[in-house]
Amino acid sequence: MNIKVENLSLSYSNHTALEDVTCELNEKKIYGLLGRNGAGKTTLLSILASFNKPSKGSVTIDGEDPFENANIMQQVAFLYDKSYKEESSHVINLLKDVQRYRPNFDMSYAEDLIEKFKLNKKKPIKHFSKGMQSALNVIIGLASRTPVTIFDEVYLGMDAPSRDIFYKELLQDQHDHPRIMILSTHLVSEMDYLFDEVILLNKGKILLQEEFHSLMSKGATITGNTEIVDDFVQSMNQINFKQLGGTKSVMIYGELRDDKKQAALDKGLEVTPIPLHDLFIHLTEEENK
Ligand SMILES: Nc1ncnc2c1ncn2[C@@H]1O[C@H](COP(=O)(O)OP(=O)(O)OP(=O)(O)O)[C@@H](O)[C@H]1O
Repeated sequence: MNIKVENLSLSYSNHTALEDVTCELNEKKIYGLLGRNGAGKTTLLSILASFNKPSKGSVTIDGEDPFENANIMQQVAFLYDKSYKEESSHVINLLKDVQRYRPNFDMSYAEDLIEKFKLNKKKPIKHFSKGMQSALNVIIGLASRTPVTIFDEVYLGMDAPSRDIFYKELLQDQHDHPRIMILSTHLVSEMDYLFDEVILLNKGKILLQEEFHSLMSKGATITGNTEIVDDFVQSMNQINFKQLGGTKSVMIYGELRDDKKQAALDKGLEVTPIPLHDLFIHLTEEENK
């Protein structure tokens, strides 16, 4: 499977939600799609899922336009914060409906997940709590085993233990049945360990697309005696700092080469990675754009 997005733009009346977006997702791995509120994440994902048509540019999945393309759509699952308030079916019946148009659907895995999330099989879905409805979306997304699986903030309302089940199952099922998995989220610090690659959208444009580990290697926190830290970081791109008595911590962004890192250690400074959450805040800050 290959997803190719080229010079994609989408405007809603006079508002440009996506502008000249170009990216490629062609490996069976977990992509984290990050961006602040209104950055255009759902808009982009809804185009990939054929819920929306671009104003300009193109999207192809395996070389084909996904829009109203039954063959491609069968292979793409888009799970989002959908309301089930009109849904009077029970969970098994709804999953049987899903199974009809998802050729790889695994009902026994779905049943296993129903047990893990403790969903009540006897209650109509419209009476499920918000978190239970989200768990149902997770079950549909994982058990469908579509070559492209998109979760757009699908965890809303799920409590911490349920989200933990989601993340564990996601990693295990991705390991057993690799696919292109896209996770759009605001829970950056909670979910960063899931990502193989990060795509950062800002104000409708791609700010970066990079392997998680390579992105992480670009930032570092240097901690130690204030004077030594100040001297060490003076020519570096400093994005934040904290001062506690005579100790200072400075976040730097840019490649910290091994020799520089060793030089810091030799000066008695501590070098630690910057969490993705902090990089995300810095990279999308107003004054940086
Ligand atoms: N149907 C619509 N009509 C008009 N404007 C819209 C519509 N849907 C989205 N927008 C606007 O397009 C922009 C991108 O919205 P989108 O929902 O894609 O962002 P997002 O990154 O998913 O945001 P969030 O993190 O808040 O969910 C926003 O400014 C939003 O107000």
